[in-house]
Amino acid sequence: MTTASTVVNDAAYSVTDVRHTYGTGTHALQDVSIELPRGSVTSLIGPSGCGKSTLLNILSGLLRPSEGHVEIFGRELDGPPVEVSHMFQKATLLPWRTVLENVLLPLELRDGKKAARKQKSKARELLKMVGIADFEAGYPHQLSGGMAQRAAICRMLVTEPQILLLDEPFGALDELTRERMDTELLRIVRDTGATAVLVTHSIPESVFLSDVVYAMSARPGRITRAIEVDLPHPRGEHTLADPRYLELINTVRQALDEGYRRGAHT
Ligand SMILES: Nc1ncnc2c1ncn2[C@@H]1O[C@H](COP(=O)(O)OP(=O)(O)OP(=O)(O)O)[C@@H](O)[C@H]1O
Repeated sequence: MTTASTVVNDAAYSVTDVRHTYGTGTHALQDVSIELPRGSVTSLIGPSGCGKSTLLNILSGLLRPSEGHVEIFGRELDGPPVEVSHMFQKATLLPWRTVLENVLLPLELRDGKKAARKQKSKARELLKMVGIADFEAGYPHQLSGGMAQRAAICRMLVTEPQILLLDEPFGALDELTRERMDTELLRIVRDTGATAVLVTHSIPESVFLSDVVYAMSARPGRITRAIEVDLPHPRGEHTLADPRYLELINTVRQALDEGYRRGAHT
Protein backbone atom coordinates (compact mmCIF):
# COMPACT_ATOMS: atom_id res chain seq x y z
CA MET A 1 0.00 0.00 0.00
CA THR A 2 1.24 3.48 -0.80
CA THR A 3 0.86 5.98 1.99
CA ALA A 4 1.50 9.69 1.85
CA SER A 5 4.86 9.21 3.55
CA THR A 6 6.06 6.63 0.99
CA VAL A 7 5.13 8.62 -2.10
CA VAL A 8 8.29 9.58 -3.96
CA ASN A 9 8.09 13.03 -5.44
CA ASP A 10 9.44 12.73 -8.96
CA ALA A 11 9.81 16.43 -9.46
CA ALA A 12 13.15 18.04 -8.77
CA TYR A 13 11.39 21.41 -8.90
CA SER A 14 7.77 22.52 -8.78
CA VAL A 15 7.38 26.18 -9.58
CA THR A 16 3.90 27.61 -9.02
CA ASP A 17 2.61 31.01 -10.12
CA VAL A 18 5.94 32.73 -9.69
CA ARG A 19 6.15 36.46 -10.34
CA HIS A 20 9.08 38.67 -9.66
CA THR A 21 9.42 42.43 -9.50
CA TYR A 22 12.77 43.89 -8.46
CA GLY A 23 13.00 46.68 -5.89
CA THR A 24 13.68 49.05 -8.80
CA GLY A 25 10.17 48.33 -10.11
CA THR A 26 11.35 46.14 -13.00
CA HIS A 27 8.73 43.48 -13.54
CA ALA A 28 10.92 40.54 -14.58
CA LEU A 29 8.71 37.44 -14.37
CA GLN A 30 5.02 36.78 -14.60
CA ASP A 31 2.95 33.66 -13.89
CA VAL A 32 5.67 31.07 -14.24
CA SER A 33 4.52 27.56 -13.40
CA ILE A 34 6.74 24.65 -14.39
CA GLU A 35 7.55 21.20 -13.13
CA LEU A 36 11.02 19.78 -13.72
CA PRO A 37 11.30 16.00 -13.35
CA ARG A 38 14.30 14.44 -11.63
CA GLY A 39 17.08 13.65 -14.07
CA SER A 40 15.70 15.94 -16.76
CA VAL A 41 17.54 18.59 -18.74
CA THR A 42 15.56 21.77 -19.29
CA SER A 43 16.47 24.89 -21.25
CA LEU A 44 15.15 28.39 -20.74
CA ILE A 45 15.37 30.47 -23.87
CA GLY A 46 13.99 33.91 -24.67
CA PRO A 47 14.88 37.45 -25.66
CA SER A 48 17.54 39.34 -23.76
CA GLY A 49 16.26 40.70 -20.45
CA CYS A 50 13.16 38.44 -20.34
CA GLY A 51 13.99 37.09 -16.90
CA LYS A 52 15.87 33.83 -17.58
CA SER A 53 18.66 34.53 -15.08
CA THR A 54 16.08 35.82 -12.62
CA LEU A 55 14.28 32.49 -12.82
CA LEU A 56 17.57 30.59 -12.45
CA ASN A 57 18.47 32.69 -9.40
CA ILE A 58 15.07 31.88 -7.92
CA LEU A 59 15.70 28.16 -8.52
CA SER A 60 19.09 28.45 -6.85
CA GLY A 61 17.46 29.95 -3.76
CA LEU A 62 19.55 33.13 -4.10
CA LEU A 63 16.47 35.19 -4.91
CA ARG A 64 13.07 34.96 -3.30
CA PRO A 65 10.20 35.48 -5.75
CA SER A 66 7.82 38.36 -5.04
CA GLU A 67 4.91 35.95 -5.42
CA GLY A 68 4.30 32.24 -5.87
CA HIS A 69 6.35 29.40 -4.53
CA VAL A 70 9.04 26.94 -5.42
CA GLU A 71 9.49 23.41 -4.14
CA ILE A 72 12.68 21.42 -4.48
CA PHE A 73 12.33 17.64 -4.11
CA GLY A 74 8.93 18.26 -2.52
CA ARG A 75 9.99 20.77 0.13
CA GLU A 76 9.62 24.52 0.15
CA LEU A 77 12.73 26.28 -1.16
CA ASP A 78 13.85 28.86 1.37
CA GLY A 79 17.50 29.57 0.64
CA PRO A 80 20.37 28.01 -1.33
CA PRO A 81 19.93 24.21 -1.03
CA VAL A 82 22.82 21.78 -0.64
CA GLU A 83 21.72 19.80 -3.71
CA VAL A 84 22.35 22.68 -6.10
CA SER A 85 25.45 23.81 -7.96
CA HIS A 86 25.31 26.97 -10.06
CA MET A 87 27.64 27.68 -12.99
CA PHE A 88 27.95 31.06 -14.64
CA GLN A 89 29.00 32.21 -18.11
CA LYS A 90 32.48 33.14 -16.96
CA ALA A 91 34.60 30.42 -15.41
CA THR A 92 35.64 32.60 -12.42
CA LEU A 93 38.50 30.33 -11.40
CA LEU A 94 40.70 31.72 -8.65
CA PRO A 95 43.91 32.90 -10.39
CA TRP A 96 46.22 32.08 -7.48
CA ARG A 97 45.12 28.45 -7.24
CA THR A 98 46.13 25.65 -9.58
CA VAL A 99 43.50 23.89 -11.66
CA LEU A 100 43.35 21.00 -9.19
CA GLU A 101 43.10 23.39 -6.23
CA ASN A 102 40.27 25.25 -7.96
CA VAL A 103 38.36 22.02 -8.49
CA LEU A 104 38.88 21.07 -4.84
CA LEU A 105 37.60 24.41 -3.54
CA PRO A 106 33.91 23.48 -3.02
CA LEU A 107 35.01 20.39 -1.06
CA GLU A 108 37.31 22.54 1.06
CA LEU A 109 34.47 24.95 1.81
CA ARG A 110 32.11 22.12 2.64
CA ASP A 111 34.31 19.59 4.41
CA GLY A 112 37.48 21.49 5.37
CA LYS A 113 40.98 21.47 3.86
CA LYS A 114 42.12 18.16 5.26
CA ALA A 115 39.05 16.25 4.09
CA ALA A 116 39.26 17.91 0.66
CA ARG A 117 42.88 16.83 0.23
CA LYS A 118 41.81 13.22 0.75
CA GLN A 119 39.44 13.56 -2.18
CA LYS A 120 42.06 14.58 -4.72
CA SER A 121 41.55 11.37 -6.68
CA LYS A 122 37.93 12.33 -7.28
CA ALA A 123 38.96 15.75 -8.62
CA ARG A 124 41.60 14.10 -10.80
CA GLU A 125 39.06 11.67 -12.23
CA LEU A 126 36.86 14.58 -13.25
CA LEU A 127 39.78 16.41 -14.87
CA LYS A 128 40.56 13.24 -16.78
CA MET A 129 36.96 12.86 -17.87
CA VAL A 130 36.94 16.32 -19.45
CA GLY A 131 40.41 15.87 -20.97
CA ILE A 132 42.52 18.33 -18.95
CA ALA A 133 44.22 15.95 -16.51
CA ASP A 134 47.64 17.09 -17.77
CA PHE A 135 46.91 20.65 -16.65
CA GLU A 136 46.10 20.00 -13.00
CA ALA A 137 49.19 21.88 -11.82
CA GLY A 138 48.65 24.78 -14.23
CA TYR A 139 47.13 28.14 -13.30
CA PRO A 140 43.96 29.61 -14.85
CA HIS A 141 45.89 32.16 -16.97
CA GLN A 142 47.61 29.25 -18.72
CA LEU A 143 44.30 27.78 -19.90
CA SER A 144 42.25 28.52 -23.01
CA GLY A 145 38.63 29.62 -22.53
CA GLY A 146 37.37 26.11 -23.27
CA MET A 147 39.82 24.53 -20.84
CA ALA A 148 38.85 27.00 -18.11
CA GLN A 149 35.17 26.13 -18.61
CA ARG A 150 36.06 22.43 -18.39
CA ALA A 151 37.82 23.10 -15.08
CA ALA A 152 34.72 25.03 -13.93
CA ILE A 153 32.55 22.05 -14.85
CA CYS A 154 34.77 19.78 -12.74
CA ARG A 155 34.54 22.23 -9.85
CA MET A 156 30.75 22.19 -10.20
CA LEU A 157 30.61 18.38 -10.27
CA VAL A 158 33.10 17.58 -7.52
CA THR A 159 30.44 17.76 -4.79
CA GLU A 160 28.20 15.46 -6.86
CA PRO A 161 25.29 17.91 -6.94
CA GLN A 162 21.86 16.55 -7.77
CA ILE A 163 20.90 19.75 -9.53
CA LEU A 164 22.99 21.79 -11.95
CA LEU A 165 21.96 25.33 -12.81
CA LEU A 166 23.87 26.59 -15.82
CA ASP A 167 23.69 30.23 -16.90
CA GLU A 168 25.00 30.37 -20.48
CA PRO A 169 27.96 28.23 -19.50
CA PHE A 170 29.48 28.09 -22.99
CA GLY A 171 28.32 31.44 -24.35
CA ALA A 172 31.86 32.78 -24.61
CA LEU A 173 33.29 29.83 -26.53
CA ASP A 174 33.68 29.34 -30.27
CA GLU A 175 31.04 27.22 -31.94
CA LEU A 176 33.01 23.98 -32.36
CA THR A 177 34.33 24.03 -28.81
CA ARG A 178 30.82 24.77 -27.62
CA GLU A 179 29.41 21.77 -29.50
CA ARG A 180 32.06 19.53 -27.96
CA MET A 181 31.38 20.90 -24.49
CA ASP A 182 27.64 20.40 -24.96
CA THR A 183 28.20 16.75 -25.84
CA GLU A 184 30.45 16.26 -22.81
CA LEU A 185 28.07 18.05 -20.48
CA LEU A 186 25.13 15.98 -21.65
CA ARG A 187 27.07 12.75 -21.18
CA ILE A 188 28.10 13.77 -17.65
CA VAL A 189 24.59 14.85 -16.70
CA ARG A 190 23.08 11.62 -17.94
CA ASP A 191 25.79 9.46 -16.36
CA THR A 192 25.30 11.08 -12.97
CA GLY A 193 21.49 11.23 -13.19
CA ALA A 194 21.56 14.92 -12.27
CA THR A 195 18.78 17.37 -13.06
CA ALA A 196 19.98 20.30 -15.13
CA VAL A 197 18.50 23.68 -15.98
CA LEU A 198 20.25 25.70 -18.63
CA VAL A 199 19.85 29.32 -19.68
CA THR A 200 20.95 29.80 -23.25
CA HIS A 201 20.61 32.16 -26.21
CA SER A 202 21.37 29.39 -28.67
CA ILE A 203 18.36 27.62 -30.16
CA PRO A 204 20.44 24.66 -31.49
CA GLU A 205 22.13 24.25 -28.10
CA SER A 206 18.78 24.25 -26.29
CA VAL A 207 17.46 21.50 -28.58
CA PHE A 208 20.63 19.45 -28.49
CA LEU A 209 20.83 19.35 -24.71
CA SER A 210 17.27 19.30 -23.49
CA ASP A 211 14.34 17.08 -22.78
CA VAL A 212 12.14 20.17 -22.71
CA VAL A 213 12.80 23.67 -24.00
CA TYR A 214 10.79 26.46 -22.39
CA ALA A 215 10.38 29.45 -24.67
CA MET A 216 9.84 32.72 -22.87
CA SER A 217 8.22 35.97 -23.95
CA ALA A 218 9.85 39.38 -23.71
CA ARG A 219 9.75 40.97 -20.24
CA PRO A 220 7.89 40.35 -18.05
CA GLY A 221 8.95 36.83 -18.91
CA ARG A 222 6.23 34.22 -19.20
CA ILE A 223 6.60 30.68 -20.44
CA THR A 224 4.94 30.79 -23.84
CA ARG A 225 5.64 27.24 -25.04
CA ALA A 226 7.06 24.00 -23.73
CA ILE A 227 8.72 22.10 -26.56
CA GLU A 228 9.43 18.45 -25.85
CA VAL A 229 12.61 17.22 -27.46
CA ASP A 230 12.20 13.60 -28.50
CA LEU A 231 15.66 13.12 -29.99
CA PRO A 232 17.24 9.79 -29.01
CA HIS A 233 20.21 9.45 -26.67
CA PRO A 234 23.15 9.36 -26.74
CA ARG A 235 23.30 12.59 -28.69
CA GLY A 236 26.42 13.68 -30.50
CA GLU A 237 27.68 14.86 -33.86
CA HIS A 238 25.21 12.56 -35.63
CA THR A 239 22.33 14.41 -33.92
CA LEU A 240 23.25 17.61 -35.75
CA ALA A 241 22.38 15.94 -39.05
CA ASP A 242 19.10 14.44 -37.81
CA PRO A 243 16.12 15.97 -39.69
CA ARG A 244 14.13 15.89 -36.45
CA TYR A 245 16.79 18.08 -34.81
CA LEU A 246 16.42 20.66 -37.55
CA GLU A 247 12.63 20.46 -37.28
CA LEU A 248 12.77 21.10 -33.53
CA ILE A 249 15.11 24.05 -34.03
CA ASN A 250 12.48 25.52 -36.29
CA THR A 251 9.73 24.87 -33.74
CA VAL A 252 11.69 26.68 -31.02
CA ARG A 253 12.46 29.54 -33.40
CA GLN A 254 8.74 29.96 -34.19
CA ALA A 255 7.81 29.81 -30.50
CA LEU A 256 10.32 32.56 -29.73
CA ASP A 257 9.09 34.65 -32.59
CA GLU A 258 5.48 34.36 -31.39
CA GLY A 259 6.49 35.16 -27.80
CA TYR A 260 8.54 38.12 -28.95
CA ARG A 261 5.64 39.56 -30.95
CA ARG A 262 3.21 38.95 -28.10
CA GLY A 263 5.60 40.53 -25.58
CA ALA A 264 6.19 43.52 -27.83
CA HIS A 265 2.48 44.38 -27.61
CA THR A 266 2.21 44.06 -23.83
N1 LIG B 1 19.32 42.84 -9.39
C1 LIG B 1 18.49 43.45 -10.23
N2 LIG B 1 17.89 44.60 -9.88
C2 LIG B 1 17.03 45.23 -10.71
N3 LIG B 1 16.72 44.78 -11.94
C3 LIG B 1 17.30 43.64 -12.34
C4 LIG B 1 18.21 42.92 -11.52
N4 LIG B 1 18.63 41.81 -12.19
C5 LIG B 1 18.00 41.85 -13.37
N5 LIG B 1 17.21 42.92 -13.47
C6 LIG B 1 16.34 43.29 -14.61
O1 LIG B 1 15.35 42.30 -14.72
C7 LIG B 1 15.12 41.98 -16.09
C8 LIG B 1 15.41 40.51 -16.32
O2 LIG B 1 16.79 40.31 -16.16
P1 LIG B 1 17.48 38.87 -16.35
O3 LIG B 1 18.95 39.05 -16.14
O4 LIG B 1 16.77 37.89 -15.54
O5 LIG B 1 17.16 38.59 -17.89
P2 LIG B 1 17.83 37.53 -18.89
O6 LIG B 1 16.71 36.98 -19.68
O7 LIG B 1 18.67 36.57 -18.15
O8 LIG B 1 18.73 38.51 -19.76
P3 LIG B 1 19.98 38.16 -20.73
O9 LIG B 1 19.49 37.17 -21.71
O10 LIG B 1 20.28 39.49 -21.36
O11 LIG B 1 21.09 37.66 -19.84
C9 LIG B 1 16.01 42.91 -16.90
O12 LIG B 1 15.24 44.03 -17.30
C10 LIG B 1 17.09 43.31 -15.92
O13 LIG B 1 17.57 44.60 -16.22
